[in-house]
Amino acid sequence: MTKESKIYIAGHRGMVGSAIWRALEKSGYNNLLGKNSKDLDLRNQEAVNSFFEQENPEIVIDAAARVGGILANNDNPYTFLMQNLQIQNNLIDAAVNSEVQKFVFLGSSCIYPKMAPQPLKEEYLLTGPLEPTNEWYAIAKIAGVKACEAIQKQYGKKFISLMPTNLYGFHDNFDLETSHVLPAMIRKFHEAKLNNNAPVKLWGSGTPKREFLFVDDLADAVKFSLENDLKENLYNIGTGKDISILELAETIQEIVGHQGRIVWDSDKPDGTPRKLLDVSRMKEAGWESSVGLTMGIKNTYNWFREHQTEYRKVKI
Ligand SMILES: NC(=O)c1ccc[n+]([C@@H]2O[C@H](COP(=O)([O-])OP(=O)(O)OC[C@H]3O[C@@H](n4cnc5c(N)ncnc54)[C@H](OP(=O)(O)O)[C@@H]3O)[C@@H](O)[C@H]2O)c1
Ligand SMILES: C[C@@H]1O[C@H](OP(=O)(O)OP(=O)(O)OC[C@H]2O[C@@H](n3cnc4c(=O)[nH]c(N)nc43)[C@H](O)[C@@H]2O)[C@@H](O)[C@H](O)[C@@H]1O
Repeated sequence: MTKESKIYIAGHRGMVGSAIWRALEKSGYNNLLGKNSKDLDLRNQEAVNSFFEQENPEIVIDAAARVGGILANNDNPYTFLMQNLQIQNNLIDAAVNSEVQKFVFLGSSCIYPKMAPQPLKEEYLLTGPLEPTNEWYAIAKIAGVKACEAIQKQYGKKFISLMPTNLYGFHDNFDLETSHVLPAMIRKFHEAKLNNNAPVKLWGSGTPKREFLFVDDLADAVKFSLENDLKENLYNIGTGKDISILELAETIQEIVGHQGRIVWDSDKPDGTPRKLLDVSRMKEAGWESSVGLTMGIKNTYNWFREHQTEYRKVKI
């Protein structure tokens, strides 16, 4: 791979895709390719195949998916299963049938069994039942991991899978129904502060624990995976540290400067009690995260305030 290699970033306008684009551009990669979903709907296999024939990328990073938080997943199981199968399968199949030299598939830490020992090791995959609120999305992602593994086995091509933990950062989705917890809390505490410190309603009990990785750290891990010959087909990407949703709420409340009450809506699901990743495999390969949670939240909150008029609200 050289700085002139044609690198196709599927989903380049999303939170992850745009972070990967920024990281590669900053490192001098000058032949980056992206298509938004209006110009190329990745659910359309014929259109994807024609795109690969026309553009013939050398490297493909799949950061395109139907993505959402716990409620979006729980309420739209077929959408999250089928759209993600269509998107990833079309990209993987077009890539394996063309001159693509390396393919990076992005999954998610929800692929691991709900009650697997913590921290979660890559070898725990498929050893137990999944978390019901997002098992549909998880099954799609597991299929992507296995497709890449099968390609390595059958064709010897470098198709690898990175499993990020919960991500947050610039260009995240701030829609209160479909987003993940961290962007939702930033928006809720900010808007409540401006509304005379009105009470903030959060979901579940606050007791689950989550690990949060700043999206630019993930982008750095993706760049690392392109520039190094990783030996395994599956790598967890995380910080190796987690906190309770209550602790997260208190941290964001302090950063935002909200001084009202927090109210917990027990009608909303908690989801899996914990999903802390074991990050030793990637550490042994030479990469580890560098942005701490407080700094990452402060950076994200500053970005959110500067982009009040244009932040994304993704509808399902
Ligand atoms: N966010 C997280 O906490 C998290 C955690 C772990 C893993 N991941 C993984 O990281 C990847 C990106 O997530 P994200 O948070 O960046 O999501 P995102 O901000 O919603 O971005 C998703 C991207 O996918 C594209 N896309 C969706 N459907 C498409 C279609 N039918 N055709 C073409 N493009 C389509 C969208 O393109 P347009 O903008 O052009 O519509 C968008 O740019 C996903 O694989 C996700 O599973 C995310
Ligand atoms: C990385 C993603 O993790 C996702 O699981 P998961 O962490 O529970 O998804 P989140 O939506 O981030 O929820 C994490 C925890 O935060 C709680 N929570 C509290 N207040 C809020 C709120 O206002 N909004 C949201 N969204 N949550 C909130 C939620 O009940 C849950 O226990 C999977 O559904 C996806 O498929 C993906 O894998």
